[in-house]
Formats: sequence, structure tokens, C-alpha cells
Amino acid sequence: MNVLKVRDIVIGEGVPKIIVPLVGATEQALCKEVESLLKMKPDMFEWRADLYDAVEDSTSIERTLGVIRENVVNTPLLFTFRTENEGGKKHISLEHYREVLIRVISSGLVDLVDIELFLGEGLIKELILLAKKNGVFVVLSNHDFQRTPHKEELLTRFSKMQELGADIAKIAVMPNSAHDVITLLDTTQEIKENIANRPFITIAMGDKGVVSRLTGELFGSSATFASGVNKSAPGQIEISELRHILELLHQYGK
Ligand SMILES: O=C1C[C@@](O)(C(=O)O)C[C@@H](O)[C@@H]1O
Repeated sequence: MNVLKVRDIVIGEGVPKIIVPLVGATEQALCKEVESLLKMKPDMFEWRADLYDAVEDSTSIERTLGVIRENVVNTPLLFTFRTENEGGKKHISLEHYREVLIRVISSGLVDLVDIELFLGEGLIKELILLAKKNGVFVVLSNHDFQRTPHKEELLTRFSKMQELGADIAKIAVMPNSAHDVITLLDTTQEIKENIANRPFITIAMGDKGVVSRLTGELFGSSATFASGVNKSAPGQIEISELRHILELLHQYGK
């Protein structure tokens, strides 16, 4: 599998990289959050801009993004506007989503952007092209907060993400049983062995899925989301606990 180098972080080899979401609603809250989380040395920050109060104002988003960029220093920064359909907190028109993403990608302030697979091929292709021009990596993502689709469906979605040119493909599902967690892990293993030619992330969310956030090195998922000041999705665990378990599993997985 090819690795992806983002600043000083190599994604796709060794211990899965820890991504911490920034969930503050104001610039001030976000600055405080970055200040306290930097001490925990995450591998990457994700700004969940759908949780930001002034989300309707793309000028304000860009300004705050500039402040976050300055504060995270050299830590890679992922910009995510999660739509309501896939677990986001605010309703946003497709038009506004496009405007925000174009602005963010062109700003020179982020290393990666999240784009949802189900937003439609036209928009995805346009944004990926712009991202490539601007040297921004693309995480193509898909989330199901209700259930775990069957393995064939997950593999189809994953292949589509690679085909569209994702630098990282990411799938998060909700398990309703232990069997669903096994489906996610089995799919992950299959992707690693037979499909992936670049790093990818899989997650089973919620309490039942916690094991999937810990075992990426064994099954193939290259990064995992920890909770920072707050969780941005169910099942995230705290960064130092997560790091301890990842390193423990790394020792025994060699
Ligand atoms: O896509 C993801 C993964 C996630 O949903 C999780 O389950 O950890 C958390 C989100 O912040 C992020 O955008």
C-alpha cells in the first residue's frame, strides 16, 4: 500500500495516526481547545466546522481557519463540514457547502479536506480537481449513523472513493450487534488485502464499535479519531488512553 505524507506525518504505516476533532462553537473556544490539545500531541487536528456558530458566514470560517492554522503550528489540519445527513449538526445547502469548500481549499490554510461520497460525482470531481491544484489532500468519506451496510455494499463504496481519486478513503458505520462489528473488520481486512492502494480509515462507531478504533494496525485502518475536549462521534475515547492501547497492540503485533 502506498503511504501518504502530510507534513511530518506518514499515514499508512506503523501505529495508526491519531486525529483529534476541534468542536468549539466560537473562535475563542477553538483557540483554547487547540492550546490544551496540543499538549497531548495528536498526529492531526480535524476542524468540525459544522459545529461552529458562524457557519453561514464563509468569510468568518476562513478567518477562524487562519487562526486555527496559526495555533496548530505544524500539526496537519483536516477541514470537515459534516452534513446533517451524515451526522453533522447544521443544515447547509449544497450551494453553501460548495462555496465553503472552494474557499477553504483555495485558502492555503489546510492540509486535507473531507468530502462526502454521497454529495454527487459532479461536485466531488470539481472539488478534487481544485484540491489537487492547491496541494490539498482529499478524504472521501461516508457515514451511516443507523446501521452497518453489508460487506459488498461497503466494498463498492470504498472502490468508488478510490476510483474518484481520494487520497484517503474513510467509512464509518453504526454497529447494532457484535456481528456488525465483525462485518466492518472483515471488510477492512479485505480492503487491505485486495483493494487498497492508498491509506484508508474504517470505523464502527458507538460503544460496540470501540474495538475498531483500536485495531487499525492489525486490520488495515491507518488512522483513528480520539475525543478531544468533547467527542465528535459516539465511541471515541480519550487521546492518551487511545495512544496507550495503540502502542500496546503495536508491541504485540510485530
Ligand atoms: O468522519 C469522522 C469520523 C467520526 O465520525 C468518528 O466516528 O470518529 C468523527 C468525525 O469527526 C469525523 O469527521
